[in-house]
Amino acid sequence: MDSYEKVRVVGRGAFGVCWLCRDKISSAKVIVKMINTHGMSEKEEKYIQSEVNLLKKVQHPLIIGYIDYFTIDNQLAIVMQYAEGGTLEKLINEQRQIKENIPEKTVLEYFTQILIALDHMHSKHIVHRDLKPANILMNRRKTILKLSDFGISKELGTKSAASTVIGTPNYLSPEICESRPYNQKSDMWSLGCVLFELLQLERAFDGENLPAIVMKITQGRLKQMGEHVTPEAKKLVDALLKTNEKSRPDVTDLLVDPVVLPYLISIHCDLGRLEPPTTDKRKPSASLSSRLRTYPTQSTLRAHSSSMSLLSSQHLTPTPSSIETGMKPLIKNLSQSRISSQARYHQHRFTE
Ligand SMILES: Nc1ncnc2c1ncn2[C@@H]1O[C@H](COP(=O)(O)OP(=O)(O)OP(=O)(O)O)[C@@H](O)[C@H]1O
Repeated sequence: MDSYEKVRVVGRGAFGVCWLCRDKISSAKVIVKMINTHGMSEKEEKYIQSEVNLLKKVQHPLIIGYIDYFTIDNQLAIVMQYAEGGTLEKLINEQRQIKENIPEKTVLEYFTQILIALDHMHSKHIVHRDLKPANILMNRRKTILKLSDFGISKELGTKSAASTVIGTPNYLSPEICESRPYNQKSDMWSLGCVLFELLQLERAFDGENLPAIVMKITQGRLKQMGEHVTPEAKKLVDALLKTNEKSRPDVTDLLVDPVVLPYLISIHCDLGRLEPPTTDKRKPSASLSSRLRTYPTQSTLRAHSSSMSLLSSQHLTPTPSSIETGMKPLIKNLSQSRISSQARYHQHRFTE
């Protein structure tokens, strides 16, 4: 803890206290999540270890970055990126209080960012399992989301399906409620609940007590959505909240959905508008290829995204058949190849 100066407590979870701290050397603000390991059972310790290991593996611009971890006085300290904008749960509560819906464009932009982050996790066979507005953090300007809290995420083997029941009840999928094996499709259900809540400012499945909530979930008894929600957005919610997980779309299906695609393109194209950070101290003699690897510029991005820009500039609406034949692999490649440049870009913008 010598390297960090405590500023204030920002929140408390089931396992620990989150401190806003300042790195004594860089002065950067970070979150240090302190978890008391004293008296912890072996199971609980393993749980924490898995959280730390997952955080180490997941490096993505739309996922809270893991920085460091250490133990001190029977406490495990996990150092992570600070999200100044708070949680999506807080935003939803604030909007509910002022009785003002979040514009659908903003909701779909957020939704697409979550999809991109989930795509990264699912491609690594990692299921979040606790996706909810409280675990989605934001930058100060509330333009960039970051998924957080991998405390109960579980890395899945390519073939096995785990079946432990953990999670906040309102966002649990029917298969988890019924103690059936879960997989990536369970996250898609939770994502449907998050989308519903962003559009409607109330939970998709709510009730007086746990059995009442579980009953609604397993029966798929979804609340009616308001007139302000477009049929396209309602269709997305309905697709995600299919009680039969086999009928739910997966992330790659949604990334090429005609409703999502324009947002995906805009997020990727946005990278090209970034000026290289002025704080860069590298010598100008650095090779062009190494510079291109580091900074997204108009020209580097144009090479990657010519097909996407074309689609965008001509205002073409992709048809389901064009999507099936060509767009899926293209978008998959685009998502994967942009990770490093996105990371730099979002790291830069995340503090805005
Ligand atoms: N990286 C972060 N940046 C800013 N605030 C954070 C960050 N991580 C956590 N917080 C704040 O601290 C609170 C507690 O977070 P924490 O992850 O400990 O618990 P939780 O997600 O509420 O529950 P759980 O115990 O199930 O993990 C969050 O609700 C959030 O307000």
